[in-house]
Amino acid sequence: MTRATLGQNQYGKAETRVVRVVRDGATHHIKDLNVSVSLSGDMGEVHYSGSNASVLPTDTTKNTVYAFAKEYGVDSAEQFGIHLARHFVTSQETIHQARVRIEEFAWERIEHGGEGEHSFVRKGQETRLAQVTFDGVSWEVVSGLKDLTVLNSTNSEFWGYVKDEYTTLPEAYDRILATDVAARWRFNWSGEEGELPDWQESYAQTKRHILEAFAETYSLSLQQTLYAMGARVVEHRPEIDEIRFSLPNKHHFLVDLKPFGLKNDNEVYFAADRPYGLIEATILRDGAEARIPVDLTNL
Ligand SMILES: O=c1[nH]c(=O)c2[nH]c(=O)[nH]c2[nH]1
Repeated sequence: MTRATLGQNQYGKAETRVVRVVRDGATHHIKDLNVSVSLSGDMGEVHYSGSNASVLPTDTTKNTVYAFAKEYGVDSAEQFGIHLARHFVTSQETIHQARVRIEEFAWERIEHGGEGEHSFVRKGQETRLAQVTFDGVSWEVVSGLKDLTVLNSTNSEFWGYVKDEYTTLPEAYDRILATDVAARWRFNWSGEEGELPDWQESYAQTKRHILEAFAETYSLSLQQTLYAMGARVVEHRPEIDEIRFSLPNKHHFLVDLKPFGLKNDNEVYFAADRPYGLIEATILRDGAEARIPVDLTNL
């Protein structure tokens, strides 16, 4: 009887999303990685007979990523990858090769006038948006942005909420708050050429107010932060009457490192991509009419 032969094979956990926070007093540093581990070695039997005797579980490789983030920190993706690859090959007889691929997401600090250095914006441009409507008589100009990703590594809490028989969420007194800001704002421009807003300056300042309000608000909920961002825009930009936000709550869960004898002092987080909370609201200048559609994807 001919037997089919197993060729090249590898296995591991792909895309472990780990955020490592280093707290140097009020100054925080973050590293944000997507780590994929691929192991190969004596893996004939698991494929041929189903014996798992040579298999280090992929779940373990994920845990190792989190534990090493705590123990060794993340100086660079390369150094972190070296620690991991060496560990798998030297600690397990059945594993002869480890390949660790890492994507690193780059962040920069949000410059602002408030206290603390724990507010970050993802590097790279957000997408700027504009919609102009004219019916021969009146004008409507709505501007906006999407994919402005921001993170506060402290000054965010969430507690005191309604609890029913399905509520399991633990109250949080120091959590990460992160979101991809999508916003649209409506100008009150009447159409008079002499009263044209400076569109470039208006966009730059509105974005600045959104970032500063995010950084400077001590948050008890993403809803409160949303309101603070919108109120700040309406209060500082007289040309804007209305602003609507759609904010995904990009959850960062503290990893339980106790099984590995390690304490997680708000340092190592699992960055979940879905499901996510979705917080949406319009903030209006007093007396202004709401005209931006509820569903921003329709704009
Ligand atoms: O800022 C938050 N607002 C919520 O409404 C909510 N709900 C939840 O589970 N976590 C959070 N966080």
